[in-house]
Amino acid sequence: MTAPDVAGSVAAALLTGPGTLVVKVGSSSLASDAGIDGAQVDRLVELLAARRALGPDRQLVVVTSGAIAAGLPALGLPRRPADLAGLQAAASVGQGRLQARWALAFERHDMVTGQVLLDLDDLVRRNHYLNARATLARLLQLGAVPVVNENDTVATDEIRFGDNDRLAAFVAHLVGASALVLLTDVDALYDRPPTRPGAVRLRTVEDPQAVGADLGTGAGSAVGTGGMRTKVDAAAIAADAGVPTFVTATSRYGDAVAGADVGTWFRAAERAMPARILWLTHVAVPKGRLTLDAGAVRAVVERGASLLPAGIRAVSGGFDVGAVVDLCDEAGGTVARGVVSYGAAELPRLLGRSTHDLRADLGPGYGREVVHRDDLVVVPAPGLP
Ligand SMILES: Nc1ncnc2c1ncn2[C@@H]1O[C@H](COP(=O)(O)OP(=O)(O)O)[C@@H](O)[C@H]1O
Ligand SMILES: N[C@@H](CCC(=O)OP(=O)(O)O)C(=O)O
Repeated sequence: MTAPDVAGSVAAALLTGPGTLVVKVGSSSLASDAGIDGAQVDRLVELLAARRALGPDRQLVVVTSGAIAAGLPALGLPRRPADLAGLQAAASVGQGRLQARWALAFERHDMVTGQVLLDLDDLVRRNHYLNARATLARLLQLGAVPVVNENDTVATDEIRFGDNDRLAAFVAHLVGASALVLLTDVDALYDRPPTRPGAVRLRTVEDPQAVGADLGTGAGSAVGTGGMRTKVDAAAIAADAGVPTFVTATSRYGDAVAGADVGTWFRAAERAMPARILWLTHVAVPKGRLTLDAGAVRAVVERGASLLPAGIRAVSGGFDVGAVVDLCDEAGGTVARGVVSYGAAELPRLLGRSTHDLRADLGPGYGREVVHRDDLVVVPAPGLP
């Protein structure tokens, strides 16, 4: 794990030094009665522009929440709608306003912004993922600031992040960020919700997977989503991507940049996980289970082998080719998770048979692995139960 020195100077250098900084701003900081707190955007952009003025090697990506909050007053809605269609309508009205406000603030510093709307699918499908990565890289190369939000108007419940914390962590991974900054309405992660008496600030978190803090039950405001839970999850994703994460209040960011001892730093792993494994570990939702015999468990877990039909005893769930499934031992414990290359309907007749036999009986296409080793993550892995 790489360890920023939280005492100040090294941490501040991560915020002001070379590299690509991904700065995510939560709805809790941006929402106002009028929709968006423009003064807050201006103050933050001033700090970000000051970093940029230090050199073109200081690149920046902004991940902004607030589209839904920005759309509420315009539609005359007193609070966040409870249904997905209502949230999407509010986001549709608010996103243009939000983007325009960031563009205006950056233009005052002669900086150009580009809107990037992403959803989970853009990270899951390899061609979408490569495309998103290429677009972000080109925007940065051209000196523009990508301003990213979730594509709220089209994302369905199934493919939705909902909060922007984890989206920001994946963006940090996509751009090879030097650090991820999560700005919110609380100055740090505490060992319990900061409204409770005796809450103590955590200055550094060695391993986001093992956070001992009580993370409360949700957002701290009427507009936020996920609370500290999704920030810790985001820090875990970023850590696995080799990126350290810093959490503080938007209003304290200037102090942090100046070297003050504020906020919480989460350390990063020294070696980044490959993208697909990162996704399998942190995003994928299993659609079924394969029960493996003891030999297959050993092959997958100890030898890092692919899973072949011969070692599978049972199949459950109604999944298609390309779905994610849990691989279990005969006692029912999950030993791994992976992407299947057969649908659930096709598998039962293949079970227990060698690929040699299957090829001879059914054709050359049946010589393939059920789960290829490159599409498989072994439990216990960070993020898995
Ligand atoms: N252990 C904790 N430490 C700090 N904040 C916590 C903790 N548990 C819950 N929270 C809450 O998380 C809130 C921030 O999350 P959220 O409302 O989703 O913000 P945002 O919109 O900025 O993403 C804080 O206002 C705080 O009330
Ligand atoms: N994409 C949504 C963000 C949802 C949300 O509330 O996120 P956050 O404030 O980061 O917890 C929006 O723009 O309103």
